[in-house]
Amino acid sequence: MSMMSNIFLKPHIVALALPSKFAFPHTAKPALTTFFVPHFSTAPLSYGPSLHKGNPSQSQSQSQSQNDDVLREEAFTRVFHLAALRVPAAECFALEGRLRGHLLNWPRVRNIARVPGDDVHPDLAPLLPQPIGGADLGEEERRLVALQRRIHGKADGNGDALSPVLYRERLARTFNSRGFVKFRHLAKISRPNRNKKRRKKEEASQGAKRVGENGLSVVEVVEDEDEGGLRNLLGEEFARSKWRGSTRLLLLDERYASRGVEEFPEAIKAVLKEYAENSTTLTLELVRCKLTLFYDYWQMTEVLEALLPEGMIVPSTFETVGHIAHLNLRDEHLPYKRLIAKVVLDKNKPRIQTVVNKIDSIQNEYRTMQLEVLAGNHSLVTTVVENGIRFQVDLATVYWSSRLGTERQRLLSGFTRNDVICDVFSGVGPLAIPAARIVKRVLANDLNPYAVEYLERNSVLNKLERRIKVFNMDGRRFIKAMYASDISRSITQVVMNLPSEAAEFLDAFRGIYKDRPEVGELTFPMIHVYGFSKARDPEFDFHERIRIALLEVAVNVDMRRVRLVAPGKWMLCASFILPKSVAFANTAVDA
Ligand SMILES: C[S@@+](CC[C@H](N)C(=O)[O-])C[C@H]1O[C@@H](n2cnc3c(N)ncnc32)[C@H](O)[C@@H]1O
Repeated sequence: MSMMSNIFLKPHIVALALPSKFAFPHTAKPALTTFFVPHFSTAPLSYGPSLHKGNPSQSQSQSQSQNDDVLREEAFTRVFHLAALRVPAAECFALEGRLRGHLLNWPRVRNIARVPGDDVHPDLAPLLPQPIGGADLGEEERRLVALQRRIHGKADGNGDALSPVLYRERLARTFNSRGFVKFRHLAKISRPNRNKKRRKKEEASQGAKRVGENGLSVVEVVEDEDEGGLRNLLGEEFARSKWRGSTRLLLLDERYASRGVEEFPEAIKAVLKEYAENSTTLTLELVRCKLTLFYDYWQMTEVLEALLPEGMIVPSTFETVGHIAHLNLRDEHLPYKRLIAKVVLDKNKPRIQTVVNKIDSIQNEYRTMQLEVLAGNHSLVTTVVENGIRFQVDLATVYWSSRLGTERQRLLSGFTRNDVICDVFSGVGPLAIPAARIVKRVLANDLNPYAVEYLERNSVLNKLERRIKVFNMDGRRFIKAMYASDISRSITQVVMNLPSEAAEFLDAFRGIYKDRPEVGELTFPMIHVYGFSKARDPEFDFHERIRIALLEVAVNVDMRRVRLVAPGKWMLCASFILPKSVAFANTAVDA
């Protein structure tokens, strides 16, 4: 926004008394009101479409009230006045190629524009009066206008389309009374055209989609230029040889919006001249037109920039969990939270169906988030696909973070077919379930009964339930229970992903083998424990916590930084083989 603001229309926060014409976009509370005051700068316009350029639409200037919770989409309509060349449909692509550098070239707007009535059925073309040298051009023009109206099914006065029946009747009456076209073509005009579908498909594949059909933009012809300029350029012959068939508009670069043909760059003139020389039908017209860009046209950040007060950071990223967009709004955004959410929803549909904001930092035992639904449907049950595995999660009751996907992948890549994995804080199974595809067996545990329910459901969903044994107990008790049974012999890796406190659970490994003979088939698993650190030396800090929990003087640890979760706060993963001295220690801590 600030980039644009000093160029043309400058956003300011001003009093409500401003002329309504310039208000933008919502006005319920003065404190929330952002206005764009036209600032007629002499500085050159920035290139390309912008919400700070163009004019608001008529309807926008008339309806001013906008509730803070309701986004007024009309406020984002912008009208741009442009010049265009009307050219024969058959030649528009060739001309587009040759004039490309001088065409509009705006994102998501086709240089070749369609307007209603620009197509003439090929069977009707011969009916149109052909230009003859010396003909009464005025009369010919009148006949052409009348005929065009009828061909395109338009009523005379207001230009509304007639129903097919009325159209046919009207056509029959008019043609009979005037008698200048043969009636035998009438049936063809009114009968549904068998080739219509095919033609539509062809048109779409050629990229000549009718402007306005996509809901992003629409082009209308405002006025046909008097052809003086073109006649000077292309010669007298041009004036007598007006176009008589299907046409398209080539939208010219915005710099040429109010220029006449004489002021066009030589490069354009040369192309037009050459075209006129080689063409059997001299068929160019310069027209003034109106390009309207609607709310749907603008990208999410463009709308948010325009919506929020100047200088406010625009929330441009969000985490996605299935169909849910998860915002992390700052306090300054909160007065605009519903407007922001609506824009996020609109601009990311259909992928996103629900927009939520985190109300509080994760503090509860089950690590679930306090979420407020701001837009879309209110279901927080969604399906996430990660590494080809489907997970059902209910964000209201279980923990999920897609941000740990890469870290999970790293751990998984270290697992082999001979492994037995013990996932102490498994959640709904984002590690346990893909691990089950690789390893011999997974023992997965979580304290949250909802997480365990989804873990079981996800195991079945991915047909891996036979390889996963699910437990619902406290992590320390789980470790002890596993190592009290024979299954302990097979456990090769232990994963402890509860970064806020997992290190403090390591004491559960003390003395797990104290009652077993030191010689024999005991397995000392590789433990992967996660933790946070805000210390200046996070590795040292986390290592210390591990050492203290294990009551060991030295532990050989492989330490990695996983990601920065907040400024100055690292998430780390420490991997180490359970020391024998810990497993056989006599000072076990009782749960
Ligand atoms: C940070 S989440 C990680 C879940 C999962 N590993 C993942 O990556 O999505 C931590 C999980 O530990 C569970 N949890 C919290 N305290 C626990 C405890 N004392 N014993 C067992 N699980 C616990 C929570 O319910 C939560 O599902």
